Amino acid sequence: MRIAIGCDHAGFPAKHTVLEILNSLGMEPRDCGTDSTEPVDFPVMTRKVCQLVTGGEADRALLICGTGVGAVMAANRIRGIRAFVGHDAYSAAQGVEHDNANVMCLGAWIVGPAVMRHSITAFLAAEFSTEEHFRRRVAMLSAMEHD
Ligand SMILES: O=C(CO)[C@H](O)[C@H](O)[C@H](O)COP(=O)(O)O
Repeated sequence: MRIAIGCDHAGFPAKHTVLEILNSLGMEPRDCGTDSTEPVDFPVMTRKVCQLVTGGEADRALLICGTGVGAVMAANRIRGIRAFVGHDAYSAAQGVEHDNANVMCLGAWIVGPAVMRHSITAFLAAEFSTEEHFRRRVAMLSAMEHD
């Protein structure tokens, strides 16, 4: 699986931890920055990372900001992105299984390395269900992008 990752300045302190988790899972993530605690605007990095997903260069992505909230708002404005805040492993798995989520957002101010590891492991292991009602609902989400 091809993973892209990005953070803003608030998420940067947690990025090294997330990269270590991904490496330990055998992933070679594409790191889109930022690379310091110098303030940056989260919509910029969100667009950069999500375009790798919508462009077919990454299968899934992880975004880290202060709370995960700014990143998830920005990501869900991009056509083809289904993003959620993944601060527990159950939601991280179900977000993919039921809702075909392709971007998980994390809040560096909110959760620590152990919770991040559980969530990331669950997110990456999950697959979208073949059940028709889940497929129908995700198709409805896609249709709403053209409202
Ligand atoms: O966490 C966030 C709120 O949803 C944002 O994405 C930013 O990380 C946060 O707002 C950064 O705040 P700062 O005052 O610029 O450090």
